[in-house]
Amino acid sequence: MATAANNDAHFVKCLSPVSAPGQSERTRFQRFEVSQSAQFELSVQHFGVGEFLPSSCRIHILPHSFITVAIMTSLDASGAHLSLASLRLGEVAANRQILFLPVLALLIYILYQRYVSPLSKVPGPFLASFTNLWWLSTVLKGEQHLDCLRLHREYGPFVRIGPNQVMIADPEAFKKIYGAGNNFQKSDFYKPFKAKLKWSLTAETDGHVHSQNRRMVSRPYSMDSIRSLEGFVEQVIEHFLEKMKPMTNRPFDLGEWLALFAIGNITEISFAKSFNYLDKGDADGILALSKVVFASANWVGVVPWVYRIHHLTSGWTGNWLGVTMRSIKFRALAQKKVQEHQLLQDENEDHKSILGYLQDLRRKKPDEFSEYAMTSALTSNIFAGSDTTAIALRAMIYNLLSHPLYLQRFLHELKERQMMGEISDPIRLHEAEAWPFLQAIMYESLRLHPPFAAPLPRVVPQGGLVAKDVFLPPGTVVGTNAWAIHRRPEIFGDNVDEFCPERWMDSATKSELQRYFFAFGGGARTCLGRNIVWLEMSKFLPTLFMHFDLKLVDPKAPMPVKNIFLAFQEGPYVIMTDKGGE
Ligand code: HEM
Repeated sequence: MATAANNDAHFVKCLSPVSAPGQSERTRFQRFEVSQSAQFELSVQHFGVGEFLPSSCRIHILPHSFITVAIMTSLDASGAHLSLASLRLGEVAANRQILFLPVLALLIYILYQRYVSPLSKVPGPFLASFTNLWWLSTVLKGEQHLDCLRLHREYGPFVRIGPNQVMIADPEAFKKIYGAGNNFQKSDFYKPFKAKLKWSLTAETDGHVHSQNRRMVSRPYSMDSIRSLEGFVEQVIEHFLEKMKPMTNRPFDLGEWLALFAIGNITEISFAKSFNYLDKGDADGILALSKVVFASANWVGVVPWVYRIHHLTSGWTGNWLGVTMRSIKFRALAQKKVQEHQLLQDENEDHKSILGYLQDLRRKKPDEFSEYAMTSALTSNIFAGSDTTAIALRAMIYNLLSHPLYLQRFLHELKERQMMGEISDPIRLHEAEAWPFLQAIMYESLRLHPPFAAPLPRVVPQGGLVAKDVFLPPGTVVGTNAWAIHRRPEIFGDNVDEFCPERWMDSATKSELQRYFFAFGGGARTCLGRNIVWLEMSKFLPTLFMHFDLKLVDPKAPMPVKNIFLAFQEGPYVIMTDKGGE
């Protein structure tokens, strides 16, 4: 009991800065003198204090747990008035106690993430080391293609952008992550894209399931099959040229038309039945919806738990996340076209749509390849192949028009090839492939402006990732942004920010550069539609310039870009003249 008396002295001093409204110093003093009892000590232990602290510690929160105990004892010893006053003090103390533990836990978490965790040695912004909210706020600004360049400049090729996430622009690590046969699977970032779909390619995170799915549908996307799609592209190009005639001799946004061309093209190739976008515009709102889906996926993927909450609650709340519309509206569109296609005559081998190929597959393997899977594959085509292609075409046209010397050279070679009878109208794929400068323009434009403008996140497998002197443990989410790897001087030279198609003209250098060309992703997850896009771009670009002269309305103005996972540009605003009318 002697110890208790000493402790009580501390307790009284400790209380004095805390004032109970309406109570005098003396009243408080008396009240707590009563509290020397066995029950009192027991209660202190209940709050984890264990033993009394020396008076020098009294500013800490621990003495307040002491106060809470005093209230309990004062109930036996004092009148109603005093008990009420003590109760107020007790509440203050209890609130502080409640706050204290989470604050302490948070502090420990922050210190651990920043100074102890396996990623603590990877440089990056302070906030990013312990919360994904920092990266989320960066993403929401809509400039992550520029932010990633700034971050790599500031912190080097490895930047920690989240507690468990590292953005990488190191060539050696890049090859390990995205190299063929490497076992880096897609991260949870992709889960919202998949939503409730039972079959997917782009969004499938299970590597085994993905490779089965991909093997099943890959034939129509192969180079061998691509030539039978050429006729579809020609139909859409010719229609586009017709639509451009009334647009001549006045400024207009060519970008909007390129978006209609791109979706018109991929739907024609996919379903052999145009959705007629070039005539009706975005009447069904699919292009507008696509932006909603990308913008939503862009941030939800950073905090995938938001999607999990949505998944659990959507039965009551409905679909309130834009990203889920991919598996609903885009799929519904594909479904409708699949049904319409059943009414079409059989296509022949020289003019067969992707749906035609997939229908053949279904006839051969009805048990392995369901109609559901087929519709999902076609949904991917619309979603993955519209905006991406439009962005690529915008970049190519803008780069050509804003570099008069390259434009001149391109037009000169075009004319020469026409005069030599080396190219048709519309140009054929093999003719375009044999034109190195055209190929170089396409590569260089996609190097400078890759449409996918976010790190493509993968999970480090067993064994971890070792590159340079950095070790990243299994489970770390790593990702490279094409904008960053495409601007590494050690790969592309010192003039990385310049539009310089020549860098792709030498075949030996070209194949080395292609190893780091990331516009179409890499490894097992490389773009399935890559050959199709190359077909579209190779045919469209020269054919457009065969028929029209184009110039930028304001040759010095850069194209504004908004990054919502894809780096969407505005424009280009052009004035076109019909060459046929000269
Ligand atoms: C310029 C146009 C295009 C670009 C820049 C592009 C780029 C990409 C990229 C970077 C990926 C990998 C995404 C990732 O790893 O998360 C990808 C995947 C994919 N792309 Fe494309 N794409 C384009 C056009 C197309 C077209 C026209 C189609 C359809 C015909 C298509 C279908 C797909 C599919 C199905 C995947 C998923 C592949 C898989 O995971 O196995 N893409 N694309």
